[in-house]
Amino acid sequence: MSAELNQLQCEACRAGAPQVSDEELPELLRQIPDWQPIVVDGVMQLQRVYTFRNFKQAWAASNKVAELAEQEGHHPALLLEWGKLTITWWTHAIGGLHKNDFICAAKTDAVLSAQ
Ligand SMILES: C[C@H](O)[C@H](O)[C@H]1CNC2=NC(N)=NC(=O)C2=N1
Repeated sequence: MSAELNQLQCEACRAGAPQVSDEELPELLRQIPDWQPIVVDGVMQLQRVYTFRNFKQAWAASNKVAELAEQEGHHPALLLEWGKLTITWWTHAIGGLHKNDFICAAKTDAVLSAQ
């Protein structure tokens, strides 16, 4: 079996890097079952909504995800609201999903489930 996604490191992303193929997609999604594949303006993305008891907890979670993003050199969209953090991963450089997005989704779950 391949390594767990949250044990992998993101690769440097650049234009021309491979998008996740239709064949790879189901197995990768299986490993991050709480994330939804969505399509925005023709770009496939991974999204999860986390809920919290108040704004401050959602804010603290957004800071943890921001730290993760800086460690990995890969950055999500974060929508911070009262009691709610919406996290969306995709790879800007290729206008779609790279394996990095799945790695970061798995690492997001690891970081936020530890709180
Ligand atoms: C130079 C730098 O590594 C790139 O611009 C990175 C930064 N973070 C990134 N994050 C995401 N999500 N997609 C990218 O294409 C991307 N590119």
